[in-house]
Amino acid sequence: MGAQAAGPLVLGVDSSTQSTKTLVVDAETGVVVARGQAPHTVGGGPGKESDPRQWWEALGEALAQCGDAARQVSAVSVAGQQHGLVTLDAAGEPVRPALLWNDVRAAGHSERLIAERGGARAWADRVGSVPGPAFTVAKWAWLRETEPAAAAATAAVRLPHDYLTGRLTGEAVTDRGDASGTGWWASATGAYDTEILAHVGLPPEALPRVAQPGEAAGTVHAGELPLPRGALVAAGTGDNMAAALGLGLRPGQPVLSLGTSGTVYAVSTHRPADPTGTVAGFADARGDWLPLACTLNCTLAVDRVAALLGRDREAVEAGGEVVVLPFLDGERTPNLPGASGLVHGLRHDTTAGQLLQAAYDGAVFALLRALEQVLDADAAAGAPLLLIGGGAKGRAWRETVRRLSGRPVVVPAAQELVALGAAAQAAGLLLGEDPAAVARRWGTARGTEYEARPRDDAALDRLTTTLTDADTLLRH
Ligand SMILES: Nc1ncnc2c1ncn2[C@@H]1O[C@H](COP(=O)(O)OP(=O)(O)O)[C@@H](O)[C@H]1O
Ligand SMILES: O=C(CO)[C@@H](O)[C@H](O)COP(=O)(O)O
Repeated sequence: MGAQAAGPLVLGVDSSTQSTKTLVVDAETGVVVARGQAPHTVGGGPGKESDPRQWWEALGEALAQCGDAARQVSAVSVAGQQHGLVTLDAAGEPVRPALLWNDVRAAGHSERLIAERGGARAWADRVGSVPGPAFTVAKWAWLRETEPAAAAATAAVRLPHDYLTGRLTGEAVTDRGDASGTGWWASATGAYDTEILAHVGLPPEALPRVAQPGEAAGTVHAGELPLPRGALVAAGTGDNMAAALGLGLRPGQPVLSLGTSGTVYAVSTHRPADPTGTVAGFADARGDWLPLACTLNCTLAVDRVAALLGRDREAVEAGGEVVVLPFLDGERTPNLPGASGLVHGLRHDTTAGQLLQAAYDGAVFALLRALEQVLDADAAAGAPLLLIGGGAKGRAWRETVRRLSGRPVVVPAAQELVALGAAAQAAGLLLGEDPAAVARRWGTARGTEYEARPRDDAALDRLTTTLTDADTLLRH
């Protein structure tokens, strides 16, 4: 396979919530020469937890599917689900399963932290984000109070992507993109915030070094994976930051990602600081910013409604006035961690297909409501929405986004944009290029463009009214 490539090969990894995906890519052309995928298990009873060792095993399985191509890569980069709290003991073994981004048990701790340190405005100004229950700092506060023995046994704290990078290289390194989702990295200074760390009793020595954009984390030293020892390893980043690289985004181009999480974001040259907490003020992996809003209930929630109705996920029907707020896991945007799903407006003539369509509408509405807040002065007026993630393969998702956004939509032909972005970061490191420019050279954002349709304001009004009127129910 390597013999057919025009340039050196690089490996991009996406260790996301449901699976690990690996792409071996020709660094010159962006052609994918091999791919692999292996599933993860999410458990934890009322919470959401995964064993970090399973991510490492899944990486091995996905690489095995890449065959000989994996053994020929010159550079590697790992992107991963954001925010997860990985706690390691002095021997580098997980103290307990990782608490994932969509675990809402830290909701009370998040509220307390916000109040204890000056309120939402102060957090937004300093950290860039108001730390909701997704943020690592809230999860660490939860762990210290709920499982003090586990917190005491913790010698090192990692995020999912830097746990894997650490096992590959033996180095404790993260990047500004993923660090910006912890709540203890201040976007105002571009460094760990020692006052916040002291407040939550976490010694800075427990954290990885934050690499500069374009800096390497190290080289492959682990012998257990089918990768060449000595291959360069980039710093990696969070999955959304990696997708931004993978699309070669320029400031202001809006992206809507439909996966386990739903996200809307755009690269910006302005440091975000939203005191309402809707927009997370993330850093991107290059030196700019990535204002982003995230929902907890996206593809899995709608697939669950389809399964309950016994219907294929594409078997939607238009019409009717039923409203579904599919907040099966609690919700982050809007910030309703205790919410459950809600159906309103059910009638004798409501069909199962309309009920399923209403679940899509509810999931997409929550994202589009946040889009205007995400877009800032850099927003490219009239730019199409780039639609990515597993859901972008589905017609019902695409048509719902078109109908509720009223915007043109582009679905890139390239599918695994997180892994592709990691590959672009690896190629950028290897070739001394800007990774976003690498992705643009590869043409990753090219795809089918769907023209704008008139926006369905009646459906949006029904959803807005239901959300407002059901506020009390959704807070429990
Ligand atoms: N052909 C398809 N049509 C619609 N949705 C799909 C299709 N294939 C996969 N999906 C959805 O994609 C989701 C996985 O998306 P992905 O972006 O890979 O998730 P994550 O990266 O969060 O683990 C699944 O939950 C599934 O609902
Ligand atoms: O928490 C966020 C963003 O802030 C999520 O987007 C996670 O990064 C998980 O991503 P997926 O597994 O859905 O890709």
